[in-house]
Amino acid sequence: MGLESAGGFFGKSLNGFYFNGAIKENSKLRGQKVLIPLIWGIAMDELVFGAYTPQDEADRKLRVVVRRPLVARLTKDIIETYQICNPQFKYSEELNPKRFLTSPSVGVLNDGYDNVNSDLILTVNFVLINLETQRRYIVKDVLGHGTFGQVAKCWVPETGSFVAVKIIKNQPAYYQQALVEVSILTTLNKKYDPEDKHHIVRIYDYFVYQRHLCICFELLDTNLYELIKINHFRGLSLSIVQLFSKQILRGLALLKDAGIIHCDLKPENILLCTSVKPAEIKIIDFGSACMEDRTVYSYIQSRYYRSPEVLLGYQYTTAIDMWSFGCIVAELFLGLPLFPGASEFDLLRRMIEILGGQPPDYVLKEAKNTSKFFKCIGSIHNVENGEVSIGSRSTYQALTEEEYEARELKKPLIGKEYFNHKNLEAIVTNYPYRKNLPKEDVIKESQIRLALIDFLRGLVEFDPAKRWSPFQASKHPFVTGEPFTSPYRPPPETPRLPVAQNIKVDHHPGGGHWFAAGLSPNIPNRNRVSYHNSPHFPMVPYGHANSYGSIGSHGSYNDNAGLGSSYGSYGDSSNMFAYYSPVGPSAMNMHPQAGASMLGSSPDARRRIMQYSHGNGLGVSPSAGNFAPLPLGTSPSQFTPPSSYSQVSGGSPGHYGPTSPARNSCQGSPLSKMAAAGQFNRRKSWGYSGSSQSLEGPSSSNWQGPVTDGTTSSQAEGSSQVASGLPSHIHSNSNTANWKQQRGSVGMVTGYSNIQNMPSSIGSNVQLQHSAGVSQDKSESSMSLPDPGDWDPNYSDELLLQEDGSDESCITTEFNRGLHIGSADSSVGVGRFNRASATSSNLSIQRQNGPIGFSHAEVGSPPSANDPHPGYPRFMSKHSHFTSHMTQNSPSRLGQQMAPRYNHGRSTVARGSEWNHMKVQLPPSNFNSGGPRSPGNSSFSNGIPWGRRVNHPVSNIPPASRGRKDYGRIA
Ligand SMILES: Nc1ncnc2c1ncn2[C@@H]1O[C@H](COP(=O)(O)OP(=O)(O)OP(=O)(O)O)[C@@H](O)[C@H]1O
Repeated sequence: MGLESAGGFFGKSLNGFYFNGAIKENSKLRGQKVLIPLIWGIAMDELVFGAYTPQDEADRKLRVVVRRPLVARLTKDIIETYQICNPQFKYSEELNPKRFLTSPSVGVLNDGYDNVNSDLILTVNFVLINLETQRRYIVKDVLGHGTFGQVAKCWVPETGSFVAVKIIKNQPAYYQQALVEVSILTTLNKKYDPEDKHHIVRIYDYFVYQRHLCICFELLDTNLYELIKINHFRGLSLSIVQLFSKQILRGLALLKDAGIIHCDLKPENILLCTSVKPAEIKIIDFGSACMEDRTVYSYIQSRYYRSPEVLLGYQYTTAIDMWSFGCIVAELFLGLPLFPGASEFDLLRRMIEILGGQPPDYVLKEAKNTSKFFKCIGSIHNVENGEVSIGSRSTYQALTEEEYEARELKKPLIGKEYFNHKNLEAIVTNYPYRKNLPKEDVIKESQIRLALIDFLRGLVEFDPAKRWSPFQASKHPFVTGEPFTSPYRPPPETPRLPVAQNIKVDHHPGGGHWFAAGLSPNIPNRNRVSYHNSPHFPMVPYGHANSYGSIGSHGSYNDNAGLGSSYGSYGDSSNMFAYYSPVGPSAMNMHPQAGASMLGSSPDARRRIMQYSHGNGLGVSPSAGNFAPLPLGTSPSQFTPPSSYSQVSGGSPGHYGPTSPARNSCQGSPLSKMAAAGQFNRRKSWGYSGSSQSLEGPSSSNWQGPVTDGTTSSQAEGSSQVASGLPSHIHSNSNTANWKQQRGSVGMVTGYSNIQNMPSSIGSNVQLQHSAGVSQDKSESSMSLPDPGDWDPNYSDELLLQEDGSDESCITTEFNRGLHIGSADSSVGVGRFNRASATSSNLSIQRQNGPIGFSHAEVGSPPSANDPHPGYPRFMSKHSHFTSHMTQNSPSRLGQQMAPRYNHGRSTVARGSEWNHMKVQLPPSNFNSGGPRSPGNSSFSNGIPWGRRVNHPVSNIPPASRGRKDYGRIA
């Protein structure tokens, strides 16, 4: 039986009779005893069914047939049906088989709530509850995994909407780090972007449930890496690249204003947001972010997107995000990472080769890793006197592979080459055009490509001081769509001068980062008072003694730590105070089932546990009044920035010691994504038989002093070579279908100085230089073909076995209507191109041809297990406990690693007052309505296809058939 609507029904009776009609008029059932649905509150006593005969025309109109799936029809009200069949039948939800979303699903920690990885074991319909507000989040699916835990798609009955809830692992270090994300995002949302105009993900809520910090975000869609992947690693159309660039820049401008460095900008952390029209992108994952004046860690950013200054160990600013942004823009266009370095050496080598320059001498002189990658070819006298340049030539020369090996006693990992051309101009210029693109569109696009090259040049600029700011970049013709006529001269902007490095904070898993994020309570004169006064945080005066020495220490992770070194403490120059945080990380770290606390239980941890009888630590919202000082006060560490440089022992995990993830030692990092490497390597045979010893990461490098071997620098400084004009296939009969960049054919194939098709202004200002492009180009035969498995951790050979004929199924209409690319932008240049293209059906997100064909013929060095890059240890722990679950972590292709940053000072410049807004309310109006998450969709609004493969030239491109759950965790 069933009642489908108030106006009528189409149901199934017990004995198989069907009946329909207007229930409300029982009289029409002609004396029959009818099964009246219980919801009407009328008791039924007998079942009598018969064919219902409509009495009049009105009756006929009342008939409503609701077509539901057969399964739904057969099972609707099944419990009642069973009960009717057998009055003894009792239903209990507990007996339902559970559909697990978390793997492994065996509960071994936290009273069986957590698996061995300290992940909350989720099942479909598992309910997360903010006990303070009683808001319920019903888990429906898992959207992704990250270093920090799981992200679940949840239904919020109260608002009738879906959200994404990041459920942090039940470990103090993760917890602490996640609080940084909460704090930074809350501030960004509320203070800097209340109107949600800057493409930063919205945070709605956060709470602790079952000892897991749960952070509720707006629900977003596919990330840009996945988008490229679905597009089979062919670049997106220039109009889309322009659109996304503009939006990302808005986000980066906001971050710069707020003085926040994202520190992990990469395609995976930029998600599509298709619930708004037109579709947008949003930047996510602020778990690595820090304040610009609190740059504590030196080993940040995913490798492909890592800036030279971070790589070299130089002080950094928000400019590092601009470097990453440049890499992302290039990748969106090319479909492949611009600098897919298999190691840091390889990364730098690629930068130097593709950009034709090297970091400026003032950086090389100061950076702590310079000696690892460069030799000094100037005189030591010059260097010591700060005269680091010999004339216009650099004093430093990059090490060759052999020199690196001799110095580091190990071969550097070198990855494959994916592009036929080796300088930026040639790579972009010769990237295959869309097949069958009308000639006039090709001409237009070739002009926009020139703008793109110029744009990229300002972003992937070695000199951080010269690198364009978000504001400057946003005025570039590539972004504005204005015609590009000559190299862009950015408007001046007051540079943010990095403050000299004056503190080194090491190895405190959470504390360091809190400090790094500028969230430490120890900001003089800014934020202590509230803690003293807080009724929720009873303070215990504590002599500071040597507490400052715990900078970067594990604090409460260790049993022998006193209050002063516990998470729940802070101090200033005269006192150390301890407070009791109900949701302090230590309180979340009790694993009786495991036999022992993972990291040790600090004294105050135990107290915290006892303090909260009502929740036993479960479901206590950090915002429940007792958590208010969190952004400023719940620093995991009591350290206060010393006024002078301070360094903790080199044996700490934060150092590049033997256990450092930088050394690729698993035990060095609890939060490492190194598991990724394991998975990554299992997936393919790389053809690399390297040892398990890390070949990357800061080493115990020996500064050997200047090497005056008489070698002259071979690096052309900043040479900008623009291979311009028409693309090769206009001039030649090159087969664009083979995905290979063409060279050697007539015209502008390899960067020859053919500028006949360029505006004269460009021709005069942008010098064409073919030498690098030509001389460095490899021959077709020697070209290394890109193997997606080489840098796509989600790629698997098995995918090749799958039928790649699912275009149509991939292409749903869900993305359609979502994105109005450039349509609202009446600008010229790119805009013009959009319109023109659109009319000729050329406004495709994708270009039909990738740079080169995929092949397994040549397998180079992957980001390997040796390389800690997949590991993304934002903070460290010595505890080998963590290693056990590393293989559960998702793979990374990116190589972000964590090593302690160094602080560059500005320690007294507090932004403390800006971080007081931890508690955010769930804004119903802002809630995502749970729009489609459709990684398989391959078209945007306007019917613009971006993922269609028409006459796909390559047969062995992996189909984009990875499950949704995989897409998110690329890194
Ligand atoms: N708001 C969101 N909407 C939809 N999916 C999301 C959202 N936030 C995160 N995800 C998915 O979850 C994945 C992991 O999220 P996130 O990057 O924030 O976690 P993480 O643990 O910090 O990851 P990482 O290991 O990169 O640091 C993302 O790649 C994405 O697929």
